[in-house]
Amino acid sequence: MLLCIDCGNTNTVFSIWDGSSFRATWRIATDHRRTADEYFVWLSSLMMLTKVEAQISDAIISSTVPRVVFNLRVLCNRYFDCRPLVVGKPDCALPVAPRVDQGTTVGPDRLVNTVAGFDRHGGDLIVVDFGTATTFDVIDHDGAYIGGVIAPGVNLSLEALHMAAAALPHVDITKPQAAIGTNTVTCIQSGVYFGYIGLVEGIVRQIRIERDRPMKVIATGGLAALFDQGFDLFASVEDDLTMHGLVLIHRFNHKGQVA
Ligand SMILES: Nc1ncnc2c1ncn2[C@@H]1O[C@H](COP(=O)(O)OP(=O)(O)OP(=O)(O)O)[C@@H](O)[C@H]1O
Ligand SMILES: CC(C)(CO)[C@@H](O)C(=O)NCCC(=O)O
Ligand SMILES: [K+]
Repeated sequence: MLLCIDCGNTNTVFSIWDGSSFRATWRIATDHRRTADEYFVWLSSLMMLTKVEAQISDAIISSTVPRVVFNLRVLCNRYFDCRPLVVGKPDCALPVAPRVDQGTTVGPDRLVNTVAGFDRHGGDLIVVDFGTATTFDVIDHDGAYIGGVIAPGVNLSLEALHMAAAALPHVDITKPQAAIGTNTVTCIQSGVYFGYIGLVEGIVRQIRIERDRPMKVIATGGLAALFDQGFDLFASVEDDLTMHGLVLIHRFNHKGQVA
């Protein structure tokens, strides 16, 4: 079975792919100090608790935090006796090379979303990912990542208001009843929620102007569904997009094809 690890700046998600479906998915806060032994104690106790029988034979890692990769590699080597593929490293092939400025590195999560989005929807696609940052990945007709947008994430925006303004509390995101907030909390929620709707609509409109063909828009990440409610921003919302991409990239490196 394949262990897929998606390490973001806030959370790291582990999923086990048995060849036809995901057996289990577990989430832990990203912390570069976590050792391979700590990961394993946590993983193995979850496997026992949820009664998941998994013989891990392969692993693939996407990490937006470079320094956690070392300990994740040690985890795979020491406890699962396998050498993980690491997206973005030279020995991890991608079906289509990104077309970006010379010398720039594309976030591995964006490369993975590109592969997954293209597999499910074909090209001329925009993938919006609501993570620590909100990213827009623009995918050309042939499946190449050709650039996109990085905007501050929803929780980061809320946190920034709280940190910078003495009288503003920490607030969780929710869809407000109205744009006109009648207390501090609903005012902040309105600012971030409707601000975000405008951000997504505005960026998608601008990208479409810059492209000479129709572009489909899909979304992933924990908060995607919340922003899709009532606004019809996305053709679909796919929570498993990144994990699906990891499975495809692993298959591509072992069999030379994604399908
Ligand atoms: N309805 C909701 N209200 C508030 N928070 C939510 C809601 N649904 C999901 N979340 C939060 O969204 C986050 C899941 O998003 P996701 O895993 O895509 O990104 P992340 O882990 O925050 O960022 P990264 O991948 O960059 O580490 C979780 O932190 C979860 O608590
Ligand atoms: C933008 C984030 C933080 C989103 O997770 C990640 O993809 C990243 O660190 N990217 C590197 C820069 C880039 O993608 O252009
Ligand atoms: K993510």
